[in-house]
Amino acid sequence: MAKKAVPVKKNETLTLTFEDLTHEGNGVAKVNGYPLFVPYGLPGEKALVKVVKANKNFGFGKLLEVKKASTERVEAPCNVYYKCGGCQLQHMSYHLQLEMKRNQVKNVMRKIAHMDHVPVHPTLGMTDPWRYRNKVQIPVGEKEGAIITGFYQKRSHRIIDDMDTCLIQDEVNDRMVEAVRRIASQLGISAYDESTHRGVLRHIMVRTGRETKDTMIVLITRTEKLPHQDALIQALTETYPHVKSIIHNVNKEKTNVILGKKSKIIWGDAYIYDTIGDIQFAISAKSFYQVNPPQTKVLYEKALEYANLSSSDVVIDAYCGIGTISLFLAQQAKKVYGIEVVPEAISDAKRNAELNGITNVEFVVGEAEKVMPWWKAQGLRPDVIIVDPPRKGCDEAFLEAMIEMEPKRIVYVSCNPSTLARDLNILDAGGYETKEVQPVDMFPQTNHVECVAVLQREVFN
Ligand SMILES: C[S@@+](CC[C@H](N)C(=O)[O-])C[C@H]1O[C@@H](n2cnc3c(N)ncnc32)[C@H](O)[C@@H]1O
Repeated sequence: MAKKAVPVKKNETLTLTFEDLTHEGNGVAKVNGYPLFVPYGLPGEKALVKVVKANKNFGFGKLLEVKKASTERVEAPCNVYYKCGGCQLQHMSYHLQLEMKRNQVKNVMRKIAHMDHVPVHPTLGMTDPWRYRNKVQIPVGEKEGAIITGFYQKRSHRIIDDMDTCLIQDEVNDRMVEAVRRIASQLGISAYDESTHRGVLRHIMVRTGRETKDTMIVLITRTEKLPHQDALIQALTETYPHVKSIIHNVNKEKTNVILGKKSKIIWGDAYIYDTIGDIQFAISAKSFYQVNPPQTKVLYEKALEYANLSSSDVVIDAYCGIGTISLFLAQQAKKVYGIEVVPEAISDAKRNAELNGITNVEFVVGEAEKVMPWWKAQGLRPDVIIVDPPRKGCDEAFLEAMIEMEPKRIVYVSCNPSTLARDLNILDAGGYETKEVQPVDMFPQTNHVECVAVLQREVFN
C-alpha cells in the first residue's frame, strides 16, 4: 500500500480554520484530514499558522496572526501569560474553559471507559476564577547581581524575569514572595544556580489560609545553613504579623523535586490553620492540601451528596491526605477509616480530628493497595468507600480489594480524567455501575480538571 504523504512542511505558513480543541487547550485545524495542533487557537477562528513540526500522523503549529477571532477569545490579563508555563487557558472565556473541561471528561468516558450513556454534568465553576491558589512554589535566580523570582518559561528552566504577580495566586502569597526576595537580596543571600549547583536559595514556598490569612513560608536551600537566618526572620515577622510559621528545608540534590528530606521549623508553629465549611484544618509544610479552598468545598459537598450517608454507615476514605474529606464524612457517618501514605499527613489528620472534636474517625499510615486487602482480611465491610488518588489513579490490588469488600456505593474523586475512566472500567467489570460524573473546576485558567463520580453496586439475583 502506498504511503500517505504528509500534506504540510516544516516552516510553511498556512491560513487555517480551527475546528476543535484538545484537552490541553490547543486549537485543532485539519489540512486534508491531517491534524495540526496549535496553542492559543480557538474553534471557529481563522488564523495564519506556521508549521513547527510535521510528524507522520499529526503536526504542531505556531499561531502567527488571528484573522477572524472567535467570540470566546478574551485578552489574557496576565502580562507574562504567553511566556509562562503555568496557565494555558487565559485567552479563552471562562464559559469556554468550563465547556472544554466537560468535553474532555465526556471524551474519556466514551473512549476509555466505553460509557457513552453515563451523564457528565456541566462543570461547576467559580464566580471569580482568579486569585484562588493558596500555595506557591517559586524558583529563585539571579540577574545582574540581584535575586529574582519567577516561574519557568514554558518548556525550559529559564526564570521569567519580569513577573511581578501571578493572577491565580492569593495576593498574600504574591506579597510574601516579593518580601522574601527583597529581604534576601538586601542581606546578600545568593540564589541557587542549577547549571553550576552553587548558590544558596533554590525555591520559596508560601502557603496562606484562605479564610484565616495565616501564612507559612518555606525557604528551600542547597546548603545546610541558611545565611542571615535571624535577620531574615526578624525582617519578615516584624513587618508581616500574619506570618505564623517559617521553615527551613534543605535540598542538596541535583533534582527537579522542590522539597528536600530535611526540614526545620526556624520560627513559629509547625502548622498554619484554615477552614473549609465549618471544619478547621491544621496544615504542615509537606502535607497535601487542596489548592483552591472555595472549590474544595464545592467538590466535597458533591462527594458527600453522592455518598448519601446514613448515621449507621461505616466509610473508608482512601488517599485521605490530612483527613479533609474524612472529617466532612464523619459528621454524617457512624465511623470513618482514613488511609494515607504520608506519615506527616496522618499526624495532621489526627490533629484535625481532635481540633474539631470529631471522635468517630481512625487514621492509618500506609499504602492503600496494601492496607485495603489487610482490612478486608480483618473483616472490615464498609457501606461506602471514597477514593481520591493521585494522578496515576488506583492500584489494581486496591481496586480488587475494594470490589471484594462489597460497599453499596463508591465515590471516586479524581484529578486525572484518563485514569478515572480506566478505573471506572475495571470497577464496572467488578459489578460497580457508574451513575454520573461531575466535573469541578479546581484549577481555572489551566487545563487541569477534577471530577467526582458515583458508582452503585449492581446486585444480581
Ligand atoms: C489527590 S490527594 C487527596 C488528598 C485528600 N483526599 C484531599 O482532598 O485533601 C492524594 C493523596 O494520596 C496520597 N497517596 C499517594 N499514593 C498513595 C498510596 N499508594 N496509598 C495511600 N495514599 C497515597 C498522597 O500523599 C495524597 O495525600
